[in-house]
Amino acid sequence: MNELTKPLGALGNLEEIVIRLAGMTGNVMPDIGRKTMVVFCGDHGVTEEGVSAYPSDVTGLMIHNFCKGGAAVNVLSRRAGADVKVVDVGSRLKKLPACVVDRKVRLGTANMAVGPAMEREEAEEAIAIGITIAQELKTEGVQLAGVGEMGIGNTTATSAVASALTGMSVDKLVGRGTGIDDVMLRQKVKVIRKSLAVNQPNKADAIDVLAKVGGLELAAMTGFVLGAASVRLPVVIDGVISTVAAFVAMALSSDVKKYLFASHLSVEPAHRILLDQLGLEPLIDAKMRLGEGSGAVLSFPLFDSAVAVAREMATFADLGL
Ligand SMILES: O=C(O)c1ccc[n+]([C@@H]2O[C@H](COP(=O)([O-])O)[C@@H](O)[C@H]2O)c1
Ligand SMILES: Cc1cc2nc[nH]c2cc1C
Repeated sequence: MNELTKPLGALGNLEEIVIRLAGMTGNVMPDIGRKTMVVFCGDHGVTEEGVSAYPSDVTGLMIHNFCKGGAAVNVLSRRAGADVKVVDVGSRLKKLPACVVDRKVRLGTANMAVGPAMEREEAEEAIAIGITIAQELKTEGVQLAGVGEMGIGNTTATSAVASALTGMSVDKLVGRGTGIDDVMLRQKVKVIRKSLAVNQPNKADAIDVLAKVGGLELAAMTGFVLGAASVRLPVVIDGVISTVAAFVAMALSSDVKKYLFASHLSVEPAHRILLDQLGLEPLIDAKMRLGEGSGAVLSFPLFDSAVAVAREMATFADLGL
């Protein structure tokens, strides 16, 4: 990067992308021609408490939409030249459309405001699924992966996990998710506090936190981040939900950080806090709060541009300097 015809460091984050990709892959001229966006799906029992602007059924409707190619993540992935892989680990859909990789652990979590969201074994199963999916992508020749999710109610679980692991108060972390009003926001804070009080997740045991106040797609994304690091596959995280999953993965094995890129900064307040604690800098701030991997895949063209710069720019030596 220092030999290219530009002032030292002048391409900023693009330079860091190339340098980090080279480190992750062991290839000084990284190749990211094959890109896949993985969308993990799950439902949340806590939606019974009235914490989302949309009903739980929207998770299943969006799964169908992903298969038809009509969701934002499909559109942006086509632009970016990336494949989309939809993995169901816990939606309430009983019959899945053909495009979905069926790895369902159970039909949605239980309501964490009255007891644990799931059993520890179920969280472990979802983590193992995520690990396997990442390792399979690597075997198939994928060179850059994005990780995103779909699950009505999952910003409630995300704030609960973030509060349990960071020790920060719920009102500093909680956001409006799909777009709730002030009355619902107060209810959401109450429900998260109640869930933490009822379940008493053990901060020192990240899997206990995931099982008690997390979600199936969160656990699968945690596994995905772990699995990707294990095979040196670079992973681009999306919004606040995939970021909390990466945070859990970091708690399990701090080495995963070396294989992570932050794509964008979500509007959700917990996102900035978690990214800062992870030491990751988002590339884009487009005031997005969609999820489903949309921000991650939006950043893919920046990765392509960064690699093209490294491959195609002239050096000072080329100019005879
Ligand atoms: O990515 C984000 O930061 C993000 C922020 C707010 C909402 N979402 C998406 O909206 C859903 C969760 O919102 P909610 O209000 O149902 O908890 C879930 O499907 C996420 O993909 C995603
Ligand atoms: C329509 C809709 C699409 C989504 N994509 C990710 N989360 C979502 C939530 C809703 C409500």
